[in-house]
Amino acid sequence: MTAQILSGKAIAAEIKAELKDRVDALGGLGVHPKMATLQVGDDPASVAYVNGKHRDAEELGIESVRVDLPSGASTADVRKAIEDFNSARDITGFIIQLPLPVGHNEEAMLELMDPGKDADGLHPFNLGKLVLGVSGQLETPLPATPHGVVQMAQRSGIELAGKHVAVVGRGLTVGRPLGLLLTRRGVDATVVLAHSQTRDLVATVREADVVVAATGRPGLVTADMVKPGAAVFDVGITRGPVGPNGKAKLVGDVDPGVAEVAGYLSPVPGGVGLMTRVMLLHNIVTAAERSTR
Ligand SMILES: Nc1nc(=O)c2c([nH]1)NC[C@@H]1CN(c3ccc(C(=O)N[C@@H](CCC(=O)O)C(=O)O)cc3)C=[N+]21
Repeated sequence: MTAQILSGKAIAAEIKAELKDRVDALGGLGVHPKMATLQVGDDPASVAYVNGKHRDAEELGIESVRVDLPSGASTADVRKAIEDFNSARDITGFIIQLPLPVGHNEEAMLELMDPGKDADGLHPFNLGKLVLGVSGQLETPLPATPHGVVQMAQRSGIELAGKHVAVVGRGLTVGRPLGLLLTRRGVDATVVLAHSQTRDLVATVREADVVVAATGRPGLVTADMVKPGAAVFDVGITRGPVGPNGKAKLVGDVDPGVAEVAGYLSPVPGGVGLMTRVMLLHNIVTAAERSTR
């Protein structure tokens, strides 16, 4: 058996088309959503992702601005940039690209954001709403990567309700919020949130109908850990050494051998990363729509 490869590109394109219609409708009301990004330092991976976010925004006719601070920027500089975004009337939503260089308190910086402009869904208020919101429509932005994984599954016809999902990784941006999202009413998955201290990771993951790997450890999930036919979402993205073409190879958390066992597999690149970007734009468009009500 060889896994069906899930195309992040195709699914993101489908969502972009829907968002484009919503942006056009907003334009008819004289509302023009605008995205902003804050990046501190010049980590090449961050530069590549932030560039991608601006390209996507442009494609949808969403204006965007970027503030890039040098790696030596002080906490006061970062705070000032966030406060400027908060008070700018024309900015609908923004992201603080993570990780911030060492020395900055990420949690404190995320907390400075206006939660209504949080395009990543990572402000403690919005995470709190996710904890509280077991059912019904959430009026707050969802964390972009977890939302992207759920959309990718749903739009690929991968059933989640009643299924056993193993989320490997307990990080703030993916694992922890994904566990909450997957167990909401309407999604209805049963979740095991595994991590580096999980005793028998092989047996734990092998029970799962759906596996989400979000550890940043290349090749951590191997074929022997995957139940035949399971759907495997690879959220890991690690840059390998720069190759002869001058580009770094991107590697996921999932070993290529998994393709021989899994029923579905999201690739790296071309998988969840593209979903993250589009769900961030979803949060911006939704915030702009909210401002019209
Ligand atoms: N505040 C914040 N929000 C984030 O959403 C956030 C973050 N910080 N820090 C880092 C991670 C990582 N992340 C990715 C986004 C796009 C791709 C992506 O577009 N990947 C392409 C390839 C891009 C490339 O070539 O580098 C793909 O997988 O096909 C990957 C990873 C967002 N993150």
